[in-house]
Amino acid sequence: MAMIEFQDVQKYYGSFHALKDINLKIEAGETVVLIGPSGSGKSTLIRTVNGLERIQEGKLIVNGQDLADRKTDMNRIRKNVGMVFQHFNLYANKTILENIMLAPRIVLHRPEEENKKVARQLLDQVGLESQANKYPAQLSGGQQQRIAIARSLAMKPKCLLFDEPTSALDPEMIDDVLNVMKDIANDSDMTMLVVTHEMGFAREVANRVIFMDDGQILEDDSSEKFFDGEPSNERARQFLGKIITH
Ligand SMILES: Nc1ncnc2c1ncn2[C@@H]1O[C@H](COP(=O)(O)OP(=O)(O)OP(=O)(O)O)[C@@H](O)[C@H]1O
Repeated sequence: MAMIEFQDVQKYYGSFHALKDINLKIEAGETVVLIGPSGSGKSTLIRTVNGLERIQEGKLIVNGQDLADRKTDMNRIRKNVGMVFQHFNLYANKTILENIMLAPRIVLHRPEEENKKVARQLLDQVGLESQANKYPAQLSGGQQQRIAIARSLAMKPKCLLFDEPTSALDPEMIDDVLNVMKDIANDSDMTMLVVTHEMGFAREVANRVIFMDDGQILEDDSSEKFFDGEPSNERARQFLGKIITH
């Protein structure tokens, strides 16, 4: 069974039709990059996958559960589907180690020693083991984002959503974050859905590239076809042309 499956999904904000006839299947372990112009619905789509936004029509199956069904347990979905935001969203008054340990302690009741061990391993994985006792404000944006990724990983999710994770960062910090994401994509069986403007990452790491415009999916290709061949859709070709010449 697919990890994520949209079937004829419609999403409205009031009378505004934000997601139109979305049909999309993402298999476990895939890394999928979502691109498109501002306002095309990328954030909306990704936020429906962990229930931050609700859909009005169609079916959305995530890890075997239908999110359109009001009876679906959203806490179970969020245990299995982590999210990394543009603005990190770390707890400012907690240390880095505490930021990582908090959700596993409260939600998973992970024993304290094991929780600490997992958190330290994750800090090591993102290259920030020496920062454990600092507070978020003492770290750079790129470091904070790597902590946010470690915090998501601590819940051992099956799927990770990234909503423009490098857009708020200074250019010199972007690669450190992308490298952490690349390692997760290559070294684990994580399913990843990533909204990003980083075309180098999409080309190198994604299995598939999806182009959205005006609330619709207009192109869904392997990254080889998208970048080395040519997207079939005219607007996708134009978008790619613009983004690559910039
Ligand atoms: N809470 C909301 N209420 C009403 N309209 C919304 C809401 N959130 C988003 N929209 C509208 O839905 C459309 C899609 O927004 P969304 O943020 O999903 O686009 P996006 O492709 O992620 O854009 P960006 O790249 O600028 O983040 C936009 O027209 C936006 O104004």
